[in-house]
Amino acid sequence: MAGYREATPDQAQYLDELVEAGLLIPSGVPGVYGRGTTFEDIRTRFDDHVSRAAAFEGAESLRFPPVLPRRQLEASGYLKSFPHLTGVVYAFEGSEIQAQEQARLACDHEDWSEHQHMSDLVLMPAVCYPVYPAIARRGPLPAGGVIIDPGASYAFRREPSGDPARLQMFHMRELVRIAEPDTVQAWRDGWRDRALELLRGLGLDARFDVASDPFFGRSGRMMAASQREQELKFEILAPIAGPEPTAIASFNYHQEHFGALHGITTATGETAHTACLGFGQERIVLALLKTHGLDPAGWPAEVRDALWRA
Ligand SMILES: Nc1ncnc2c1ncn2[C@@H]1O[C@H](COP(=O)(O)OP(=O)(O)OP(=O)(O)O)[C@@H](O)[C@H]1O
Ligand SMILES: [Zn+2]
Repeated sequence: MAGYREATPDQAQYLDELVEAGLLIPSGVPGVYGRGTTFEDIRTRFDDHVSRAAAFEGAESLRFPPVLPRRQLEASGYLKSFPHLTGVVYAFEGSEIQAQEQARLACDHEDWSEHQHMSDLVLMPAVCYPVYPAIARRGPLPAGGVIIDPGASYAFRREPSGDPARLQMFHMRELVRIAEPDTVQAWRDGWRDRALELLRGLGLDARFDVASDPFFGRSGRMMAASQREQELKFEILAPIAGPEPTAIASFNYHQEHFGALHGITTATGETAHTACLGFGQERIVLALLKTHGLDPAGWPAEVRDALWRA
């Protein structure tokens, strides 16, 4: 399979244990799993944890489906940076005879792609994307800008792997700040510290580091270097499986990229800056299970209290 990344032996073993315990349910496609009751309980409890913190700072809750208008992705430059991760929705547009031909080819597991046409939808690459046009539609921002809580939703990234922490479809829990540059940067730095505290409070051996996105190709390496140099992206890392700790949350400062793209202006008429943070929920659950054991009944009392308190 193109782009398939082999698991390390400990990642493969961890995946086996998770499946054996009913925490993950394999689909036959790497990076696509169902989740058992216990896994989902931990994930949603963690989500509540973040929702409480977001509500406390007055974030406005908005929700969007996990598909994006193709035109928005085209305009965003995503295909230049991440052509390898993009998932596009295709659909049948043809005659009855072509439908029969398509069905025959499909039944034989042969190539039926000639009958499929690109639709006006792509799969959601990151949960903050629909927030920017939604806020732009409202006109200039109120003084002080906005904090938006788009909740936890599915994101798709075409990166098949045998590592249970590298999924093709996973939940990203985002929060978005749109305002003047200073406000946005202070918010991102503040949340980086709060998130670290929150994750350490759950007993995770978490640390943060300057990071870069997995930009494609040679020009991508230059983009990644510049992103690091300007400290536009931070990640919180924690041990799951494999030789290195895994990124379980990210904090991105987009400067005026999304503000300029969608025409978002501040109360005083300048182009707004934006930042987002994204918790990788499945990775956080996997880190908790790895750290405290596969049965939450045996987890330390303070971790249970933090997650399962009313
Ligand atoms: N393939 C994957 N499988 C599981 N979790 C992932 C995967 N890719 C990313 N994540 C999780 O999602 C979090 C957010 O991802 P990322 O930083 O790429 O998105 P983002 O910064 O919100 O995107 P953008 O900058 O485009 O808004 C990561 O910290 C990680 O925990
Ligand atoms: Zn984002």
